[in-house]
Amino acid sequence: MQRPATVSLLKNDLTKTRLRFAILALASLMSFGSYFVYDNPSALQTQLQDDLNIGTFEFNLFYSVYSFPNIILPILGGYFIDVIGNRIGALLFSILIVIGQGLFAFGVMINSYNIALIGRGVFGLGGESLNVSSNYYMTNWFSGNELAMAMGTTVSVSRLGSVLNDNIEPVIVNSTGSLSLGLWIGFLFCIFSLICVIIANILDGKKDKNLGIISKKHLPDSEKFRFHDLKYFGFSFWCLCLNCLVVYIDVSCFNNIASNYFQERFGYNSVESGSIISITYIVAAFLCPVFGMIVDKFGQRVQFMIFSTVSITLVHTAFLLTPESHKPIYPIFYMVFLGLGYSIYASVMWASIPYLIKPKVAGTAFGMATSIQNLGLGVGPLLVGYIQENTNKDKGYYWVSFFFVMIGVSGIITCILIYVNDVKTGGVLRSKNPEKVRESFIGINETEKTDLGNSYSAIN
Ligand SMILES: C[C@H](NC(=O)[C@@H](N)CCCCN)C(=O)O
Repeated sequence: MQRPATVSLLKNDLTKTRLRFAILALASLMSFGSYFVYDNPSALQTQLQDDLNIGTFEFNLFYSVYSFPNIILPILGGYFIDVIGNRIGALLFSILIVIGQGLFAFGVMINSYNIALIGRGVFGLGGESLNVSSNYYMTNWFSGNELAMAMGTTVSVSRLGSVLNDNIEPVIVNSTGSLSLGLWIGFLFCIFSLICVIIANILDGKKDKNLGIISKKHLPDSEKFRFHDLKYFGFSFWCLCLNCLVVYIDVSCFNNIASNYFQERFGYNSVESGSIISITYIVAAFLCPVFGMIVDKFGQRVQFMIFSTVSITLVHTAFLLTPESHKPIYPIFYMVFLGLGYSIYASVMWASIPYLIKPKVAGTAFGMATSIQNLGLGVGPLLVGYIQENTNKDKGYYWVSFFFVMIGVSGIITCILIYVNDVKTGGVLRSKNPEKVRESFIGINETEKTDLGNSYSAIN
């Protein structure tokens, strides 16, 4: 009966036009600023410790104050997005990022560690939730055989922010002698990203208007977020979150300490170390969309994840077994392989989430995964710092590498568990057509599909 209305709505569906690529560009750039400034401390570790007169523990707190609130916040952010809408959420999160980086730069400028730390905390209030929002845009505008490519592209463009940071921050600070100048440049990138959010919101609002989608608060109860929908988060979803926790410890926590690692173990200076650690994300910038496209076409998501966790674990094993020497070449190859493993993982893992849950709880699901990831990113640096400070072999880095290898092994085990469960439950993650398999797997009914316009669009 509703068919004619549905057909006419679909005709005006902007997600089926090229405009979705503009949204893809904007969603990627809206995270660029926050990725640039997130890694400011690791690129400038030595200078920050000298200028602010702080030790390694205080330095690590720049990451912990960012991550600890994010064990809770992205769930609330996801809930907030499900109830209020993605557009308001994205705007709010971006404003918090701008304020946070402004405070961080100001704190460093006046040599106040406490203000700088508060700035990192405020940045954290928006930093991760904005990622949830950006993923949300992708699931609203892309589905089926383009979703992994779209998500891979957002990670890749955002990670160019990390690459730029690793390469230009040590150079700016070394050549001008001003630590805060580098941080204020990060502030400008955050403002640029805020402008991208505003433009994306205008286009997204137009899309909803064309589809006749009304504000979430006017929708019937059946379409609002409800806690009891959490029951749809099954074994594979929770296992994927655990897997995300451990794999990101192996990639991000290693990246946090990598500049010092290369200086201490291999004798590189801070600028050279910055360039070497950026290799991981340079590789990712090229390969994430490529692997996204491959997975969209061939499926086999879990096998790709197994391959990536094995690569990452092998890289840490290689670091563990490599003796100290002066400016050796081979760690550069290890970083290329780390980039390969990370690219596959980042483009496959996040894009797998929508296939394990009901569309209407997508915001909550991405929030949950981000929270669990941040549990690892908060605790990981503290464990790494503790191990390094309390062991001696290879300046404490031998057991740090051993820790990363063990974490990698747990990543491989969780991937295998996901694979086994996927086989038992219809193979949604291995399928070339996951949306179809998902319909029978998690029981999405016809009403939900019709009301959603496309598979995700009514989440807003
Ligand atoms: C998608 C994933 N995101 C993260 O790891 C974030 N925790 C990074 C946050 C950076 C600043 N907002 C990734 O980049 O692989």
